[in-house]
Amino acid sequence: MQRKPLIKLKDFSFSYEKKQNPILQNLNFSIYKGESTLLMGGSGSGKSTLALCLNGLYPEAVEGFSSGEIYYRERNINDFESGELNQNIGIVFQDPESQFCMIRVEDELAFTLENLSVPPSEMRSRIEEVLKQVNMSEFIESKIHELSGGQKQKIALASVLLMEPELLILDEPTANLDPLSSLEFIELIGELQTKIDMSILVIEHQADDWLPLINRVIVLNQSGELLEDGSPSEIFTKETQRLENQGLFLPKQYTGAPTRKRIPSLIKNAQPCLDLKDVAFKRKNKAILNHVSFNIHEGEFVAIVGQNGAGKSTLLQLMSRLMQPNEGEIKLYNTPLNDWTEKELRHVTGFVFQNPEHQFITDTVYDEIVFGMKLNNEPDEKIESVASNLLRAFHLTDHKWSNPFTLSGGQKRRLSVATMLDETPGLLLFDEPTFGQDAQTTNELMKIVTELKMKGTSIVFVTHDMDLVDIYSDRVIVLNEGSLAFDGHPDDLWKNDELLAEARLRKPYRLEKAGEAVDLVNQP
Ligand SMILES: Nc1ncnc2c1ncn2[C@@H]1O[C@H](COP(=O)(O)OP(=O)(O)OP(=O)(O)O)[C@@H](O)[C@H]1O
Ligand SMILES: Nc1ncnc2c1ncn2[C@@H]1O[C@H](COP(=O)(O)OP(=O)(O)OP(=O)(O)O)[C@@H](O)[C@H]1O
Repeated sequence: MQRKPLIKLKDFSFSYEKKQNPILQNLNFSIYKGESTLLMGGSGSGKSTLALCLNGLYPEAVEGFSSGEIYYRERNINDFESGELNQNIGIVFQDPESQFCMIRVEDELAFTLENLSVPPSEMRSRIEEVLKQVNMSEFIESKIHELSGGQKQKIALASVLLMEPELLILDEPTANLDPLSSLEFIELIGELQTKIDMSILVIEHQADDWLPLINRVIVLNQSGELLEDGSPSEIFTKETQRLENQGLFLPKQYTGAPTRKRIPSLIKNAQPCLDLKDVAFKRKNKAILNHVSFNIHEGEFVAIVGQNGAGKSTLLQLMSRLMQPNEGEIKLYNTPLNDWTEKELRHVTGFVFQNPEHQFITDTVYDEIVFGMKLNNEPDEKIESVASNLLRAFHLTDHKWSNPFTLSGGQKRRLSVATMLDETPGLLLFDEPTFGQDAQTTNELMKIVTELKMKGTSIVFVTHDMDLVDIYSDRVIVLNEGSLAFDGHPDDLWKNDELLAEARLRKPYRLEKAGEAVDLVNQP
């Protein structure tokens, strides 16, 4: 007997504007019950757009244009009542903030249960159970906007888990999770699949941890066409060149660990650029940072790592003077941070926010990039040449006149980094700058960062990607529950199993898989 598909796409195309080339072109494929599909494609290839078309939110929500059909259980998705499809096809958006309707965690989850007609008497226990699953029990009363990035992502996941959908679409669901939470989440999805017979479609650039669950891989090319469709072993062994041409990450299981490119440190005789002494910060009487002290030298690349909610983003905001510590002092080039004029401070430092959207202030990509230069009355010629170089380097030239809010997740992230590089700053503070990037754009971004470091810029890099820490950082700082738990060379951190477990970190791939430390010679 022929299997009936859960989802079927027939000659499906989609564009955001009538005259535009389609973002998705002529897609024909089906998804069957029990399948766990990995959807891959370079940044901007249309993966998130496809996810939002599959659950019927698009084209209506963006007034886009589609042709061809999508069927859910042989019924055209246009024939579903609003909200009806959502209960069968759950989606966790790339940006969890766009998903919430309520202010408090409990109300948000109760809202989901209300839509599923769960009786009020059962709600509290269901909510407590799901929060336990995502390790967020203590935040049941919290306001969502007061959570850290990773904590928000866990609440978005909890909300969808409550729905127990037939197909769960996950758009880079672990991008903001700390390394152990990310693994635990994938395990949880695996358990849920056995329990409720749920199919999944995962969009993820770095797919290693998902491989045990995945039995099919679909790849889109840059024109939004279907490039590959097959089993992981077929796609990742036979089609590797085609994937690499699209700039994609191949799972490390197939390629081996990435090469270490640590650039020799230039910091031997350098000055401290930033100096933190006994910095403490509280919110509503809750200590978020406890007497943190360290310094950063000119030309040094320092990674800051730690579990969700450890205080990493808070620390960066204090370092960029977006917030003030309650105690302690921060000096930039030996001058207290508070003595710098706003103009000078923004001239010598750059800050890339965790959520790129919080950073955008103009209506076009171009204006966003030239904003700082115009403010500084730079000559037009310089503005034009710097802007066109940055647009090219960050693959945004085709989007020069796009509204920043309509970019793909990866494009938004690249724009937020590009806007900080119109000058060569003395200090760059990055909050997870590489999340959502494909292999090509990650490598290019890291090349730019490395070149800045070679020119003497100090780089502070908050990340959950232990391979990046291993490959690029001179030093790593571990924050654990607001305290500095480690400050030293990454190789010494990788030897400290106890601390890694306590701070919910993992070793880089080369050590996690090899099981033992290899002393690599630093490569120039
Ligand atoms: N506006 C706020 N009001 C109250 N508490 C907050 C606020 N913003 C953050 N917090 C709390 O401060 C703590 C540290 O948050 P922070 O965003 O610095 O963590 P993080 O280490 O960057 O986490 P992540 O890896 O999840 O991004 C968290 O427990 C968070 O809930
Ligand atoms: N609301 C919108 N209006 C106009 N264009 C859009 C809109 N949303 C996305 N786009 C464009 O559609 C293309 C595909 O975007 P999409 O977010 O689907 O890509 P993606 O493959 O998920 O990328 P990433 O890996 O960077 O998240 C991009 O070029 C993007 O600029």
